[in-house]
Amino acid sequence: MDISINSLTLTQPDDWHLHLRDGDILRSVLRGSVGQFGRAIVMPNLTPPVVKVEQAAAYRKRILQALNDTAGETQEFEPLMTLYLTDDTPPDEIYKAAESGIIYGVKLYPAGATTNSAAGVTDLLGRCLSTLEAMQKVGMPLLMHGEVTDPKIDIFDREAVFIDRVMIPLRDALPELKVVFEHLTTRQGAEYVRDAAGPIAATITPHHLLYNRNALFNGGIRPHMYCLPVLKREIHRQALLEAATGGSGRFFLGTDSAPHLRGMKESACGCAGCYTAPYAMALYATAFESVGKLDQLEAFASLNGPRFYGLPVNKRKITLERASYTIPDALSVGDDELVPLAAGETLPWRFADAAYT
Ligand SMILES: NC(=O)N[C@@H](CC(=O)O)C(=O)O
Ligand SMILES: [Zn+2]
Ligand SMILES: [Zn+2]
Repeated sequence: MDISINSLTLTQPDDWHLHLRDGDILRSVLRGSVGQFGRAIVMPNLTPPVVKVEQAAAYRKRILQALNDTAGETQEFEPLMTLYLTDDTPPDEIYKAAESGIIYGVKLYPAGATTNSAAGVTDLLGRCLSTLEAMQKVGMPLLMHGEVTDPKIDIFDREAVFIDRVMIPLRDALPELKVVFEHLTTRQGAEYVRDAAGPIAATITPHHLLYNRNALFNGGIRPHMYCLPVLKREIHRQALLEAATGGSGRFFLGTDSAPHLRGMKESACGCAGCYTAPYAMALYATAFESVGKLDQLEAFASLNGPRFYGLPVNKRKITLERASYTIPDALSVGDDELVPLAAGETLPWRFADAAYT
């Protein structure tokens, strides 16, 4: 990594948690990731969800077609596909996934926990044990949306309670299963991942590094700051920053970029998800610099993820420039709009690349 006052050059990063969606919106949002990121773990929570290897293969083709149509051949980008775990995913689908060469993880959405999770899992060990055993056997990572869905549990406590109710029993039963605690948001989560035995890692989003829950109510209700797991108190943001910048190989970049059209966010019942991908590296650099840890950015963004997934590090480099840059108020998508995270805010860093506008 090469850090100077005016620029920052690092191994091209990967995004280990990305929602690309499908259809027209896929074409628009893909451009925000390509160039910046070499690869991305593509989330399977489409409607209908990607539950079978054939569906993942077809979705991958649509992504590659969109890439070809929009970015052209010059931009290389590899979508790493995932399957959506259900109560009825058979172990055979895991063996198929392992043989496919295109599936890199299986995603747990506790039923009802988040966007498009209705088909998710109702009882992980009760319903999925043989499938999880197959995953452990073939080394297929389980990517977990780590929140309980019990309505009696306060929404700000759902991640911490998930550790005791789901994560620990799961990992006691299957100690060799590779697990990614996705979009970590709490001090309890950071400490658990840091200290636990066995193969575990976590992704951290730019928004959970930069904002606490006050941002949701800053002068009025702010739907574009709403995602799940919801932003937490400042002590949790501090703990996440410490985890991301502290040199542990267990924490790596996952934007959880989750675009929803403006009208779906600015609504009486707005969707959860922050659109972060197009400005992700500038956002992460801003967060790392805020604690004087820019020198840790490359490990977090470009090295730790490939090591956990057993993949090579990217060969290309990217450069961020120190140039104050104001994130646009909105980005057009056909006749509609997406409002990016931090719209209207000025960042001290910019990733200037052809596919990035
Ligand atoms: N993070 C979110 O708030 N939303 C994601 C789903 C998810 O990652 O939980 C989405 O698909 O919109
Ligand atoms: Zn999630
Ligand atoms: Zn997500």
